[in-house]
This record gives sequence, C-alpha cells and structure tokens, in this order.
Amino acid sequence: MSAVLACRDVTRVLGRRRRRVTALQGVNLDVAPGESVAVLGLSGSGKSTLVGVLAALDRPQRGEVRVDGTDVWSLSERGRRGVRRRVGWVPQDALGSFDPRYTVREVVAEGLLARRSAAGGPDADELCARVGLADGFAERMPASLSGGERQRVAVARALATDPEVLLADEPTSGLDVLAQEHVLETLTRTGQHRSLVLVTHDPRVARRVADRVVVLEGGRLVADVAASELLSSGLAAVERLVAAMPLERDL
Ligand SMILES: Nc1ncnc2c1ncn2[C@@H]1O[C@H](COP(=O)(O)OP(=O)(O)OP(=O)(O)O)[C@@H](O)[C@H]1O
Repeated sequence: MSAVLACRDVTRVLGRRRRRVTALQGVNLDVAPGESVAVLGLSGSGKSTLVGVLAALDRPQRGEVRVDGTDVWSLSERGRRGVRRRVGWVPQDALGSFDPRYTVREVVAEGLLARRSAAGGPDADELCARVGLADGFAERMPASLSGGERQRVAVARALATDPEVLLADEPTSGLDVLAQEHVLETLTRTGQHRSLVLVTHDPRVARRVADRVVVLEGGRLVADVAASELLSSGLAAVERLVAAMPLERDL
C-alpha cells in the first residue's frame, strides 16, 4: 500500500558556521494508511527536527517529504497549507500552542476552520467529548486545566481538521502515569483509521501505542522493528536506549 506520509533521504542541518549540527541525515520513513509508528530516540537524536520536517513546517536541505505521494516542497505556499491540513499536529507543549485568550471550545473551533471536508463532521463540543472532556470543559481556559487535560485539548484540535495522519511530539512528557495513560488511550482510540506518528524517548510508550518502532540516533534512523519485538530485538540501538533509562528498566 502506498505511504500516506513519507520522507526520502532527508538531511536537515541546523545552526550556523561552527555551530552547525546535522540534526537529520539520510532519513527514510514510510507511514502506511492506518499505521502507527513510534519514533524513538534519546534527547538530541533529532526527533523534534523530524516532526517539523514531516509536518512540512521545516524544509530539509536535502531529500523529499511526500504526503499522499506529493512532494510538499514542490508545491506553492498555498498548496503546502492544504497539505498541512492532512497532517494533524499534537505538540509537546500544548499550552504554549494555544491562544491564551481562547476557551477550550474556541481552541478546538480554530482547528475546525481548517477542516478539510466541508459540511458535516463533529463540532467543537463533540470533539471535546470524544477526547474525554465533556461536562463543562469547553467553557474553561486551557491554563486552568491539568497537563493531561491540555494534551487532550491539543488532540481534539488536531482531530478537528480531520487529518489523515496525527503527528504527536512527546505528548505525554511531564505527565504522571495515569495522565499519560489517558492521553495515550485518547490518541489511539480517537486516532483509529488514521495513521499516527508518535515521537517519544520512552520504549514503553512506543510499545504501548505503535505497530512499528523506528529508532533515531545522532540524526540517523538506525532501526525499524515491529513494536511487539522491540524489547526482544537485541538491537544495539534499543539496548542503548533502555540502558540510558536505568530507573525505567522494568519494561
Ligand atoms: N536551532 C538549532 N541550531 C543548532 N542546533 C540545533 C538547533 N535545534 C536543534 N539543534 C540540535 O539538533 C540536534 C537534534 O535536535 P532535536 O531537538 O531534533 O532533538 P530531539 O531528539 O527532539 O531532542 P529532545 O528529546 O531533547 O527534544 C541536537 O543536537 C540539537 O542540539
């Protein structure tokens, strides 16, 4: 089946002069329709850079990013905006991505303005209910919510555009185990029939959510394995990740 989101031989260099860093080097990734892929890597491995590139927000120096087979950087800015609607983005820092003047309902409604399909589809309140935020949440200000609730608002806003792919960048970082579980459950349940790319440094989260796990190390994709085989794969890259989390070995 053809990939809904793909990158080919992507290289992204950041910074200037002596501070130049090759954040991604020759990265190839295919995400099939309905597939969940976790991008696993330690801090600084290039995960956030890859998210920016896959969301068509950041242009790589080399390589292609394709949405439904279309090379996004061959399009006009307008064409690229259209393509971006197909890729819903759940940021790491949900609160920082919301307009502080907006209620939860208004944040989600903002996503609806960019909805791909015209009439029909859920309204903002229905989307809030879908992510487990019914009963008065819609009128509240995101700043008054817990971290997990804010992340669920971000999922509702991303779903509002009716994307083919959800791109989630460490959506559970800083949350306690229960809130993590709520957010991951929301992502997997509401994201059904869509593709999901989830960025994480936590092998447990990767295994919990994804069908497939790819491992980034120093800007290179060094492993691509079925999630069920992640911990028994014997892959050096996975072993290094687990070893770097001494308090979290109980996987
Ligand atoms: N604007 C920048 N200028 C120079 N180097 C940068 C810039 N942004 C990121 N980098 C470097 O690029 C590399 C990849 O960064 P990136 O943020 O993608 O990693 P990451 O895996 O998402 O890390 P984390 O898990 O800590 O968020 C790192 O070495 C980082 O220091």
